[in-house]
Amino acid sequence: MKLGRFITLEGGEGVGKSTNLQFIEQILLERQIEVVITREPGGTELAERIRKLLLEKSDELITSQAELLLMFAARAQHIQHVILPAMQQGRWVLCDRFTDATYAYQGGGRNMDVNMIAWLEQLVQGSLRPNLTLLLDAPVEIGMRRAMHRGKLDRFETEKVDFFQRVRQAYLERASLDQNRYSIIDASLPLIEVQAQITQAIDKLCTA
Ligand SMILES: Nc1ncnc2c1ncn2[C@@H]1O[C@H](COP(=O)(O)OP(=O)(O)O)[C@@H](O)[C@H]1O
Ligand SMILES: Cc1cn([C@H]2C[C@H](O)[C@@H](COP(=O)(O)OP(=O)(O)O)O2)c(=O)[nH]c1=O
Repeated sequence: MKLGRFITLEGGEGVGKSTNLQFIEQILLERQIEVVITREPGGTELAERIRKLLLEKSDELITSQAELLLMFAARAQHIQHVILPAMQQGRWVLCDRFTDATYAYQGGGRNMDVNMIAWLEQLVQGSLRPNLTLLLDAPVEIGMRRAMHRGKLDRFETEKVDFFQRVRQAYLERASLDQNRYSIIDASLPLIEVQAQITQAIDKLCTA
């Protein structure tokens, strides 16, 4: 059985990840590709419980180290119980955020040591890396304005603009290192144009 492919969707707050998830599913289905849609942090029962711990606001300050380890704890469950089994059955996996978010939020946003993240990545993922990462990129102000309409803010969404500027920079730096894996999508454009760019990137992967 041919191994399924692994696509991740990344970007800051409000850039349109949720909006485009169903669209990508549709494109893949039209090309007769079976796809499993999932997200991080989350994707299994335990990982979703960890997600709740990470996103809810609490009186006890969550240290950056605890945050980083919880992200990878959830990821370990997700990879073993959802991502790898699906790929081994030949299905494609489309994941709303993955380890690039750790490099961007914990590495860029929280200024954590990138070597430490790389070490945990190796421990938890071995050689597993996405085949394609769609990075939806837009100026922070645009994303925040769009996200504001969603109502109650989670623990990350209450961070200051500086934090999100660092997140954006870290994403862009990573994407510039590997133009084969990353496709940077200009998410400030109207949805129809964003989706045309996404379709092009998916088609390239389908024919690769
Ligand atoms: N290209 C776009 N142009 C204008 N509005 C958009 C665009 N993409 C998404 N939106 C809107 O922005 C808001 C946030 O999008 P969402 O998909 O929830 O972002 P994310 O999941 O990345 O946080 C939603 O109201 C959505 O309809
Ligand atoms: C996967 C991952 C997410 N996160 C953060 C980014 C988001 O703020 C949050 C998950 O929320 P999510 O609902 O995916 O994001 P959005 O609000 O853009 O729809 O977790 C990290 O800090 N590190 C990670 O490794």
